[in-house]
Amino acid sequence: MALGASIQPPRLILGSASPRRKSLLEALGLHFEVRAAHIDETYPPGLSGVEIPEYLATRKAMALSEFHEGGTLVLTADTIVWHQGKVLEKPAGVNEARDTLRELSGMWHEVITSVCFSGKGFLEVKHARTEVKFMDLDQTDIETYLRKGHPLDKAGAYGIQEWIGLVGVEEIRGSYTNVVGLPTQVVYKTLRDMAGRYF
Ligand SMILES: Cc1cn([C@H]2C[C@H](O)[C@@H](COP(=O)(O)OP(=O)(O)OP(=O)(O)O)O2)c(=O)[nH]c1=O
Repeated sequence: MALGASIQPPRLILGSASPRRKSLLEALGLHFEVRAAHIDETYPPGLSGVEIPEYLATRKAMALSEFHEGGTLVLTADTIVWHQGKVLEKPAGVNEARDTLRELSGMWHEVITSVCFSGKGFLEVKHARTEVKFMDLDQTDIETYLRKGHPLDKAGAYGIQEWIGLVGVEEIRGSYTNVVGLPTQVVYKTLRDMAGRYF
């Protein structure tokens, strides 16, 4: 049996423009189409922690509701970096990325990804949390990453899969793929549970 065959929906749509999510879903052995979900990524001020990526992943699913028909499963996701009771967003520019990396230096923070599985008559949202500890980053470390890395399209202004992750991340507790943007363990288990129920 082909890798991924036991959890393969008849039609799977990845509602994401993230190349990391695409390659992780491919690594699971799944066949899918990509349709980016365009939403403005704002959320009500009262939301906190996991409620934020849950809300945004669900909004991304609703933006693709035209695909909610029999035999089709739409997968959308949202990742946030949560530190000391607030979200560290995708930075608006290099200065904000620098501030974020200074804030994360030497500290533990949490990465939360919510994944929304939706289709005709169903919508389920799951999440994974990973704790990440950064070493003390000095000015040279931060400036090197800002110049050579890709901090701007990433929650928390870093990619664990890049140089900064190789040198700066001392310890992680939880799923690595969750930090990259798609908790593959959650995707696998949820599709395994849904197979036969929804597709
Ligand atoms: C913390 C961290 C985040 N990220 C990425 C994962 C997500 O792609 C991004 C967070 O932004 P998201 O809004 O979750 O996703 P996105 O805008 O890239 O894609 P889409 O909304 O179309 O699905 O940050 C990494 O690649 N590595 C990391 O270490």
